[in-house]
Amino acid sequence: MSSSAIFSSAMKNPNCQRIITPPAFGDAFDVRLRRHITFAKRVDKPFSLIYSDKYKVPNSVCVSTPSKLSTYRILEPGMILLEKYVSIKDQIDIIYECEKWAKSGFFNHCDHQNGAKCKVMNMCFGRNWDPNTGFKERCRSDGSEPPPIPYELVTLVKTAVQDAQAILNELPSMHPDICSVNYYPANGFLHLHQDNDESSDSLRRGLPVVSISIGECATFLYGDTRINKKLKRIFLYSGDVLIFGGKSRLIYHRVKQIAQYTSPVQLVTEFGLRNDRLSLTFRQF
Ligand SMILES: O=C(O)CCC(=O)C(=O)O
Ligand SMILES: [Fe+2]
Repeated sequence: MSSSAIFSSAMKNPNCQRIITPPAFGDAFDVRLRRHITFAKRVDKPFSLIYSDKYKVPNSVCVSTPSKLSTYRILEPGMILLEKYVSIKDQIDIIYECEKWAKSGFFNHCDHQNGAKCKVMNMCFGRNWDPNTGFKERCRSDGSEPPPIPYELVTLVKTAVQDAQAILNELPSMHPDICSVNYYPANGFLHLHQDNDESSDSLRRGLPVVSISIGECATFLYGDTRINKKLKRIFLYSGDVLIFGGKSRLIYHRVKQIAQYTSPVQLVTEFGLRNDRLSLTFRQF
């Protein structure tokens, strides 16, 4: 099933709550302060992923044109890149979803994440992340819950894993219950780290990490070593889905840099996405 079909079918499903409405601005600001007081060093004002002069709400959020699984690259055992897997329409839906939370102040400036230095803004669906406790269902300081992962994104991720399993049969299935959204400015980066804050059971079973890239192209380095010059390099373009599980579940990886002016023209000129990058990383706790 293509990712586009997922959004279309989600629209037809009356039980599907695609749009999760962030609280009104005043409430969100309070919630944000309480929620993230132990999370980030700095708490920032609401911001926008989109140039406001170009921004317009899409007429129909859930409708998208069909796309097909075009090309893929097997990178390592259990690690695969599905190139341009997510259609432009679906990327716009995802930006639109994240934009609502950004505007409601749910993103935080981080300079440390998963034990790695970084220059990104971050928010989580499904579980909160705290540097002291890792992923928790509720915020340590006030017990508040993060927003749930939108239904269509869960479906998109599970379908991407199924498509990957048809190519890499050693890849386990997974049901995402964490989605970490990173917003990288033009000079953003994420230093070398492993994704190892999930449960020991999830790590032991090698349940895959799935990341969706949107916007500017990222230079992504990875390998089974911390030695920088031994790392391999790939470029993650808008719409690409990177999956690493099984034997590659604990690979070291980093986002070295963002290449400017590489976003699809439809996202920038028609939708007004800033010249920055968004990544959504899904895991099963
Ligand atoms: O932005 C990316 O592509 C990777 C993000 C990542 O590694 C993480 O959030 O742990
Ligand atoms: Fe990571």
